[in-house]
Amino acid sequence: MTTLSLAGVSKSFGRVPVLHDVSLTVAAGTRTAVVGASGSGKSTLLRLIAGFERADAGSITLGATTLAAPGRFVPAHRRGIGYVAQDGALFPHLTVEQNIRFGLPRRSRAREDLPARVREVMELASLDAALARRYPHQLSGGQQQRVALARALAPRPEVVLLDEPFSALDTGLREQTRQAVIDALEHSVVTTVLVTHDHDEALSFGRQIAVIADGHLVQSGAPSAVFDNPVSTEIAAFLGAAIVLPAEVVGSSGDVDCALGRVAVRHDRRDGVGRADARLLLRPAQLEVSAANGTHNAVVEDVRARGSHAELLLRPAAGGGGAALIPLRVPAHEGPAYQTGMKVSVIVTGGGVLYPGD
Ligand SMILES: Nc1ncnc2c1ncn2[C@@H]1O[C@H](COP(=O)(O)OP(=O)(O)OP(=O)(O)O)[C@@H](O)[C@H]1O
Repeated sequence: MTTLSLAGVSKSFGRVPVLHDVSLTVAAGTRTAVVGASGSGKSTLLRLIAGFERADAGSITLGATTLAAPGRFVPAHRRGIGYVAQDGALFPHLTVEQNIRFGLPRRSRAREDLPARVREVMELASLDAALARRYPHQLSGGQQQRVALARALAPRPEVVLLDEPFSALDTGLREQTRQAVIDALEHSVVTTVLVTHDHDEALSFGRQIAVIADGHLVQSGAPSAVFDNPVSTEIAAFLGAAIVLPAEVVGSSGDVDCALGRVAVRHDRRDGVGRADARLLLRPAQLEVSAANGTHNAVVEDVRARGSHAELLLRPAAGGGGAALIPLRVPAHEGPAYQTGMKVSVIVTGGGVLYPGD
């Protein structure tokens, strides 16, 4: 296991810039998820690390080894990096065992103890040994992805790269496969980069999350820290449901007034901008709604049944008719307690993140 570092990496295809000055360090043996919208440059970043593409500028190093830099380019097959593609890319005419063997260097493929390594990585990837003789079309999508991971892990790579490996799986299978993959990576203690457009997947994958937007790495850090204190309201909304309210700073108290009343500020991202007008970010989980007596600071505009929960659309009273609606979930059994036009009380817990006004 080795630390992977990118410094000032840029890449254009023809005249179209795709990555701008990306720097990122993935500590040895840890997992990082790179998350961004479609077309933001995530796969290109992975392909540069793998050695499938050449960077225009910057360097990529693995421990003390420079993989790519001006005047230096280590080809993909010499990088000691395993790659798992979106669809697994298994060979359809080879069995599971043969596919996994294919991941091993040619010299060692004929060795006696090989089936032991195949069995070992199958077990690591939570694959029943009985599947060894099956062909890819005889496996579920989740099993295919785990075989692809087993193949990538077989030669004991320093780094494993995962390019949206769960995106083709349906929800239940995705969750299960993701956990199996995380467990396998945890046991192999391998430096890993996952690319995904799914924020929940990114936030739950590992030690670090890196958010990429239009080819720029806009924020990286511990998932909880990035979610708690996003650099912008756009990144906040990309990472999960966000409520952004106009806010006014109250003197030097550190609190703000917004349509839901006075709220404490958890992080101030105005960077010295002294204007009183600002925007406050809250997460729905911070809001508690109650139909009982209280401040009556919002009115129910609509109640929508959503299966396991009911969605309330609340209009803050303080903003008058122009205040933006706030969608809020309550458990399904509480839905009938709310009707359109009802006055309710919304309590904000935990404070918000403050950004400059529009
Ligand atoms: N080989 C290529 N030649 C030309 N343009 C390319 C090439 N590969 C990628 N691009 C362009 O670079 C941009 C980023 O592509 P990339 O696949 O890295 O994005 P992504 O974030 O992985 O998107 P997605 O989630 O949709 O896979 C896109 O506009 C894409 O069309």
